[in-house]
Amino acid sequence: MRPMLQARGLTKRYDSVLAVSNANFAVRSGAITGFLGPNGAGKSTTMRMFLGLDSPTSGSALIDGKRIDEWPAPARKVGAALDPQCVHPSRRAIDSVRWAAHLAGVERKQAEVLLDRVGLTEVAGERAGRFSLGMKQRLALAVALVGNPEIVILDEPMNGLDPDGIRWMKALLCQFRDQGRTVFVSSHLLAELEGLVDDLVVIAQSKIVGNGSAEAFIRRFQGQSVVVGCDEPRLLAEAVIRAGGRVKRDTGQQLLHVTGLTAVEVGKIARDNKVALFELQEKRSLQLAFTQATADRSGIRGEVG
Ligand SMILES: Nc1ncnc2c1ncn2[C@@H]1O[C@H](COP(=O)(O)OP(=O)(O)OP(=O)(O)O)[C@@H](O)[C@H]1O
Repeated sequence: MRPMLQARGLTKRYDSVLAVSNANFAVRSGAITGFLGPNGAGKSTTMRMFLGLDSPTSGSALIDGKRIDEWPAPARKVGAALDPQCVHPSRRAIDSVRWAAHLAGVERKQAEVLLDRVGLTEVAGERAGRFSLGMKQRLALAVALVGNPEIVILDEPMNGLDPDGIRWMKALLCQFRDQGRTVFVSSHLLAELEGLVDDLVVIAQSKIVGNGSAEAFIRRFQGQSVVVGCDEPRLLAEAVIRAGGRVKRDTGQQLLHVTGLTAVEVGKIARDNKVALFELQEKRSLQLAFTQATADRSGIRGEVG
């Protein structure tokens, strides 16, 4: 596999803060890779180092085998939207994209096409300072695309988008992948990435805790998770624990979340204890995998759990 992005021993220290600690990971060409981690885990810092906006304290961040400043036309290699607030507030949307096109050495008339692509044609002549966060996200994306880049790096691009906007963004990222581009997209919210990403890089408290296919990640960290609805949750929970399972109970509901046993095993335990079931379902979710992966490294489990 030829990695399009590669971190090798990548480390960034800001005085006493170790923002990124000896990160090693690779991002596959032509796939959507999610960069998942709680707030403050080190995602933005890592992305900035790939883009040459921050220099590593040690290690390297390579784009298709080279540092970004070694590429003769970096905007054609990689486009990035790191901060929707970075668009000039008193500049018209169209002019922000034209300016970016000019800097990238691309024809200015591309600006109209790009604004259309991100759904901002109707407000092309308006000043970005008056845009909502979601509109700024779209504008930042248009700016990122000016060089028709092979790789797209997006930091929390779904922040500020409404549910329609999120669906639109996901469809666009899938389109990029279908065109053969590489997408590296960060989020601290699992729901945003679930069902979208092929691969994951997971970071918690500056350290990489997972890198590979999203499926493999779920398998590795999740084990079995079974949702059980029954008429005697306390009785079943005790029996499940005796059999070696772990149980979490939904407050106010009769649902149990069992890990460490299969659905068949839980079903047999229920039968042996004469507990009536009205639901029995094996669950695989990115959210659970992520919570488990970061459990002993992150202090803000509540946010992702
Ligand atoms: N320029 C800086 N100077 C000092 N500390 C910084 C700087 N940039 C980031 N940090 C610190 O480095 C750590 C990682 O921050 P970073 O912004 O990379 O995390 P993140 O995963 O992107 O979080 P978020 O989702 O909140 O943006 C944090 O503790 C942050 O406070």
